[in-house]
Amino acid sequence: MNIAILGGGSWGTAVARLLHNKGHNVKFYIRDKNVVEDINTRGVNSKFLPNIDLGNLKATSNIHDAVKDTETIVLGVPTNSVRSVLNSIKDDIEDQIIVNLAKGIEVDTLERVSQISKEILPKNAFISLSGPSHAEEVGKDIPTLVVVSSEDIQASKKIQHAFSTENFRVYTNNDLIGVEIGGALKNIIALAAGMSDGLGYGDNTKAALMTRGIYEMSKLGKALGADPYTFNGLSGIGDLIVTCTSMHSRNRRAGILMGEGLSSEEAAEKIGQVVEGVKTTKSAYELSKIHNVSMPITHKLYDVLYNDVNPKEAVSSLMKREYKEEMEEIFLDNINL
Ligand SMILES: NC(=O)C1=CN([C@@H]2O[C@H](COP(=O)(O)OP(=O)(O)OC[C@H]3O[C@@H](n4cnc5c(N)ncnc54)[C@H](O)[C@@H]3O)[C@@H](O)[C@H]2O)C=CC1
Ligand SMILES: O=C(CO)COP(=O)(O)O
Repeated sequence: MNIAILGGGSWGTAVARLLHNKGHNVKFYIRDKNVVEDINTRGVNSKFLPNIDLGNLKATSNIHDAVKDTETIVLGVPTNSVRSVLNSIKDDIEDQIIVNLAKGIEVDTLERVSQISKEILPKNAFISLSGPSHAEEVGKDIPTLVVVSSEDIQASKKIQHAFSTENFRVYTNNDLIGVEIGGALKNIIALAAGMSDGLGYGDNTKAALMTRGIYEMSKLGKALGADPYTFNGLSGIGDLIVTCTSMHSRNRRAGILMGEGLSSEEAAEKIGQVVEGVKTTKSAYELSKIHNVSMPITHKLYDVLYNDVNPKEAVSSLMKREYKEEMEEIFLDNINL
């Protein structure tokens, strides 16, 4: 298959390597010319995915050349760059399948990436690829499971077959909203879990954040039209576990730095890569208000990120909330098990 990958950060690079090694004809667009040169002359992306041999994979800084004569276009840029990237290639597009790797909700519009794609490229099939998949491990061919989701089931199956390898197993799931929301919202909880680690709290606290976090994620997902059961899967609890516990996670690491006293700007600067949870916290906060969904962890994290509330105070005020039943009846009544 002729496949364009747009975006040469850690995840775009790991997926480009995977597809290239599988034998696809990969055209790899990277905006930063130094990264292009690094890959083309030294076979490595030292800035974003160091110590991973990329073999004879080649990159280009010309986005129009990259998308020409392809059947599939993979978006490897952050959520809030997807719109400008799609607009820049709109006139080059034919009937390619769009596969999105980004996990977030656009902060200015509160849209999922599938909605952005539908606005700009209404005729192209859109796939979301999500699940527990740190680039650093996929780059080493460590066994990994992900899920692809689309309104176009045939397109999902095509991508499942095209992307699967003996170490990268791809499932399909027809709940596009659930898969996108799971991938986006787990970054919020990972930031909070990292903050808890940075504050010196323990495993109990993190398990609590993860458990109450997946509940919050499922509730907003359901309000947006997702099947709550999707949050039990790879793009829900699976991705939440890996992101809250792994030192590969940019969101968790940023949270640790904030728990240790850095501002979100200082933490993001130190990470040097996109920390999607920062903007997605704002998006989810707004969506929860529109849909009247109680999301206490998200709201407290929003206060830490945008209202200068101290992380320790945020945890303390979560602990002092009014006493409650574990599950809201309205959620249990409608869950589709
Ligand atoms: N890193 C990982 O292990 C995984 C990341 N993701 C998701 O993939 C997306 C990308 O993440 P990373 O690769 O980690 O980010 P990154 O920060 O390593 O790389 C982002 C890349 O996009 C480029 N970029 C940004 N705006 C651009 C634009 N307008 N035009 C062209 N290039 C642009 C940057 O220059 C950079 O090369 C995020 O949404 C993340 O949540 C999903 C699964 C795993
Ligand atoms: O989504 C990811 C792993 O599945 C990557 O998470 P981070 O962006 O926090 O590194």
